Parts: sequence; structure tokens; C-alpha cells
Amino acid sequence: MALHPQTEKPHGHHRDESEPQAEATAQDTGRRPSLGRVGPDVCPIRGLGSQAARRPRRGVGTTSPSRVPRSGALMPATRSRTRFIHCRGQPPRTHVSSKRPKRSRIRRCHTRVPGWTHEKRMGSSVEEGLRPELSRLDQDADLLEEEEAARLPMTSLEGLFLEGDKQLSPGQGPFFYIGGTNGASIISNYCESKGWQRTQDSRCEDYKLKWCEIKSRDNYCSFREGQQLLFQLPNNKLLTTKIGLLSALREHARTLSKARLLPSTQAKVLKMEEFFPETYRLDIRDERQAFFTLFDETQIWICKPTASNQGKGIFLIRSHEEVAALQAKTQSIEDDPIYRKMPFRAPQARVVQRYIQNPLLLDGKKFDVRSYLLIACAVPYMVFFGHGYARLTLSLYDPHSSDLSGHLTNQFMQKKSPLYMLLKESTVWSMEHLNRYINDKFRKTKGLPRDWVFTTFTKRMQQIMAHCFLAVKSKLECKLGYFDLIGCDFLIDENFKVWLLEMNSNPALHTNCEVLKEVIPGVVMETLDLALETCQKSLHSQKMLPLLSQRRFVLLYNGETTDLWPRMGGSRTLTRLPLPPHPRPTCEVASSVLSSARATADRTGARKPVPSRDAPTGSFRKSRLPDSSGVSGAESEPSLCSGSPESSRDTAGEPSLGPPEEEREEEQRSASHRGS
Ligand SMILES: Nc1ncnc2c1ncn2[C@@H]1O[C@H](COP(=O)(O)OP(=O)(O)OP(=O)(O)O)[C@@H](O)[C@H]1O
Ligand SMILES: [Mg+2]
Ligand SMILES: [Mg+2]
Repeated sequence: MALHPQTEKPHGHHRDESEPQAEATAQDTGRRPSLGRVGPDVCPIRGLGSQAARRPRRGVGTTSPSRVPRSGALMPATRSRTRFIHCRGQPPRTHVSSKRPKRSRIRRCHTRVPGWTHEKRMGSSVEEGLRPELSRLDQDADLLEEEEAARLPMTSLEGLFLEGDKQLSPGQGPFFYIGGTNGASIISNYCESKGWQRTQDSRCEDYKLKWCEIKSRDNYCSFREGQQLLFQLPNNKLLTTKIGLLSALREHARTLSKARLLPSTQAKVLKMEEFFPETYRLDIRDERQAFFTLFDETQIWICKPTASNQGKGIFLIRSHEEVAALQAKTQSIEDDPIYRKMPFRAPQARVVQRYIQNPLLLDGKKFDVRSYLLIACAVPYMVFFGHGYARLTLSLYDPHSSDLSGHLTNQFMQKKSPLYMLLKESTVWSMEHLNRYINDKFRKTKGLPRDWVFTTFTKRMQQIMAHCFLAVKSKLECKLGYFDLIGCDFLIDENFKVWLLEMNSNPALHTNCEVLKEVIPGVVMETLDLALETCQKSLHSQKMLPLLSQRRFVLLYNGETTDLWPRMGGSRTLTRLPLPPHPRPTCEVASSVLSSARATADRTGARKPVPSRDAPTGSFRKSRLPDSSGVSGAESEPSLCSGSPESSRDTAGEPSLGPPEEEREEEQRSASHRGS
């Protein structure tokens, strides 16, 4: 059995063809400020920048060439069309800080994006059935929210971020850069609706927002903390490669098992084996040996490359012959003198994972669910859950079939079928559709609570995501302005057990099906809104809650109330307005959460139908309030209880979860479109 050598090539083959050079050239520009340095006083990134400029600074700074407003290559800006601005070419100049920009006007308004903020909330039709006390609470919360908003010194997102933007001459920015095509038109429309201008110059350092499919080291080196927004955390591979996630979960399990020995930490926590299928690394000799030994032909295993996506390089293992072939192949790679000398040339490391043979089927078809983990802010952490959609195969599920398209539910696999164009709408279901189907087909026979999808299942996904986030929380590289949207794939088996299959960086944001057209723009725009709002609030030391731009994402983790921040390992250069001496107690946050029901409290089911007796709304409300670990609606992790050894280690910033050398290479080689 071959190991699909065609899928094992060094990567780049995943890159989006329209932009590869843009990213590549970004590597070799030689005019970047030193790592982590906040630039001098001119802040051409208005809004963010002017606030940054207000912070105390010393002496004379040199503006990088790209930061000087460009007179050349300017185009008249309108909001209707994308403008491509080239930011290069001006000589550097020395600049002495003198003038403090004016304070921004206080103005209250929600960020308005045409076709988004006014659109019907998904699941809103069922909101009519909300219990009276809930509606009352909502009304009260609305009033409180108004008052709360009026009290905030600066609550207008427009005012916060676009301070002065509207008065800018065409061509002077603020600029945004998009690397690749994934979600590009949605991101572009969003930014243009704010009056920002698109640049095609990947080396432009003068941007307000940069959203690239492929991470480049230079983007992180030249990043200006507190002045810019940059998509993707630099080391998100800790979650988004198969080996990264596996290693993180294992390490977290070890930490938790130690913590469980402490009498004060008996809280219920998830066990990895309860939600993550048994997995072995093939790049570690002992592990693969363990797998080869335990394998028997009653089982099916799935073999996946660590950093590929779209089902590339995946195959099933069912027989001893296939195991023997795998064994021989892995051994030959390890023994190959070329790969020994140049390990980065070797095929990607792989994992084998126990195949869930009894998936829940929808009209006989296998499916998985794509949900989102949003790290809107990294300093402090503001982490959210978002619903996505269900992805079905075109063909009926047959565990014995050798046709992978019935086993791999991702869209990329389905697109290979000649029937796809005809039947594509049937391959993507909304969560409402899934909920209705499960209510109709399984509620009685399986004794499920009503709206299982929006109650039990949603809560379980949130628990799992929170668990995974906590596993890497202290190891992610964080700066104010980094944000990330991670696609999480869940499989439900016929016993309604929920399995996390993987997490994906740069999740697919295509809108080639009707359901995707409904879901994806909202996800992207709320991601950007929340990233902007949380970044701005962090910069101004404002309290995070209520979040004006929160609509369907649900707060999972609020680092504002838990973490010591700015944390070690990031944000050292960022000066903020003084923080209050103590973090606000949880209950205060809780009351502010409750006082703004729209903003925070009822969003497990932003797309949730009528709360059922089986899973009362109250439990959702409660579950979303940050507990002492900052995790809402999830587990309480003993390791995060204040005072525990793990807690102090956590906040102090542990050394990176050092993935093996070969894994570092995987990152550079890995796919652009993750999670098709
Ligand atoms: N352990 C498993 N048991 C059953 N099915 C699985 C398992 N792992 C993966 N699959 C199926 O294979 C598909 C692809 O797997 P996975 O998502 O891990 O790979 P990928 O190449 O990263 O895909 P993508 O990023 O496009 O979702 C899944 O969508 C799911 O349908
Ligand atoms: Mg997947
Ligand atoms: Mg994937």
C-alpha cells in the first residue's frame, strides 16, 4: 500500500495561487523595525494610532518609510470599490514627537455593516417563544445596556477606530492588506465600509488590518502592537496541526492529573479520551510501535498528515497488510539518508487516529460540524465560540466502502464528485436544519432533550473548545492586535457522543452554497468587529463588557477578569493607561453580563431556539458567566484555580510547548485553506 506520495510533497501546493509571491516577498524586505518595538510618534493608523501616540514616549524616533503618508500612487477613495494602494517608495525621515492629538469625540453607535447588523439573527424566529421573564430580562438589560453605554467614556466603535479617518484625503489610508482569496471579498467589504483602503503591497507596514492566509515571520516582526490588527496567532499550530493539538491535549491532561491530586481541585474536568479519538504519532518510534502492536482487523484507523487539510493525504487502515505497508514506509523515510540530512524535505509527519465507525447519519449520510473558536483579543484573552454549519457527504455511508468520499465529509472531498454542482446545497446544512432534523428523527427514539443541537451539543462543543484553549493558553504568542479564527470540526456518533476531530487555522470562508452565504459573512464580520472592539478597549484599559459588537459569538473565556496581563512573553512594549489595582471581581462582571443580555447573556443560542424545559435557559445564562478560571459555560479547570501551582505557572508564561524540530517545518509547508 502506497502512502500517497503525491500528497506528500513539500507544500506550497496548498497556497492560494493568486498571492504566493506577495507572501514570499514579504520575507526579504530589510526595513523593518526591531521586534516588538512600538513605532515613534506619528501614527498614521488613525484611531488606534492616535491613541498609541498619546502614550508617553521618549526622544526621537525614525519613521519607517512605509509609515509616511504617501503622495504617490494615490487613488480617490470611494466606498464602493476596492482601491489598490502601493505603500512603498518614500524615503525615511526623522521625526520628533510634539503634538498630542485631540481626544476622540464620544459617540454611541454600534458598528454598522450593511446587510449584517440589521439582519435577522439566525434562529430568531424561535425567539418569539421566549419565556416572559426572559423577555423582561432582555428589556431590563436593554435599558441597563443603554445606561452602561452612556457611562462608558468611549463606546462608539466608529469613534474609537476611525478617529479622524473620515477626514483623510484619498490614498492616505488607513490601509488594509489581504493575503490570499479566502474570505477576501467579505473582509474587503467590511474594511471599505469603514473607509479603509486596500493595499496590494504585502510589505506595507502602514496597515491597520492584515489578514493573510499564510503566516509570514516578517508580518510578526514588523507588527506594531496596539496600532494594528493581524490575523492569526504566530504559533496557532499548537492547536491547528494534528500533532500540535494532540501534544497540547496530552500535556494538559498530565497537568490536570497532577492538579487533581490536590484536594482543592476536585472539579469536573474533561478527559481527553472522552472527546478526542485515540491517536498515535507515527513520527515517534515507540508510539508507532505501540500502534502497530495494538492494531487488529476489527478496527478501522484513519491516517492523516499533521498539517494538511482538505482531506489531502488521508487514508483508512483496516488490514494487517495496510499496517505492514505503513510500517515499511515510515521506516524507509526514517532510514533515508537524504531525509536524515534534510529532515525538512521529508514527508509530513503523520498521526493515526481511531476511526469513528458509527457516525450519526443524516438520511444515511455521514456529516461533521464546523464551529469556530475566535480569539478576538490576545491581551487580555477574549475567546469566543461561534456556530458554523454541518457538512455532509454526497453518498450514503458504508463503513466497508473504499471510496473515501463517503468517509471524509469535508467540502473539498465532496467537490471532487461530478454530482457536486448538482447537489451541493444538500452538502451543507445550517445548524437550524440540523436541529430540526435531530428533533424530528431522534428526539423521541433516543430520548434527547428538545433542541439537542442548541443545548447539549452546543454546550459540549464549548466545553471542548475551552478545554483545548486552556491547554495552550499559556503557550500562545500574544500581542495586543493579534486575533485568530479557528475552525473546529466535530463528529457526532450514533450514541450522540461528540468527538473533536481537529482544529484548523485559516478556516474556509467560501460562500459557494446558500447556507454558507448565510453563515460565513456574519462570522467574518463579527470576528472583525470583536477584534476591533476588544483591541481598542484593551488599549484604553476599558472594561471589555458589554461588547457592543457581540452578536452570535458566545464568550468562552474572559482573560480580563482572570489573567495577569499584560502577560509575560508579550506586550512588554505596550504602555497602557493605568489599570485598576485589582481585577474586577467575577460577580461584577457577571452583573454586567446580565445587565446586557443582548451583548452577552443569551448567545449560546444567538441561534438557539426556544429554551426547553430539558435544558433551561438559566443554565445557559449561568454557564456563560466567567467562572474563576475565566471560562464561561465550560468546565472549571483545577489547574487554573488561583493559588494552585499550575495557576501561577500558567500566568507567568511557561516555555513554549516545544514541538519537535520537524514540526516547525510543517508550519511553513502547511496549507493555506484549512478545513475545507
Ligand atoms: N477519527 C475519525 N473518525 C471518523 N471520521 C473521521 C475521523 N477523522 C477524520 N474523519 C473524517 O475525515 C474528514 C477529514 O479529516 P480531517 O478534518 O481531520 O482532515 P483535514 O484534511 O484536516 O480536513 P479539513 O481541514 O478539510 O476539514 C473529516 O471531516 C471527517 O469526515
Ligand atoms: Mg476537518
Ligand atoms: Mg483540517
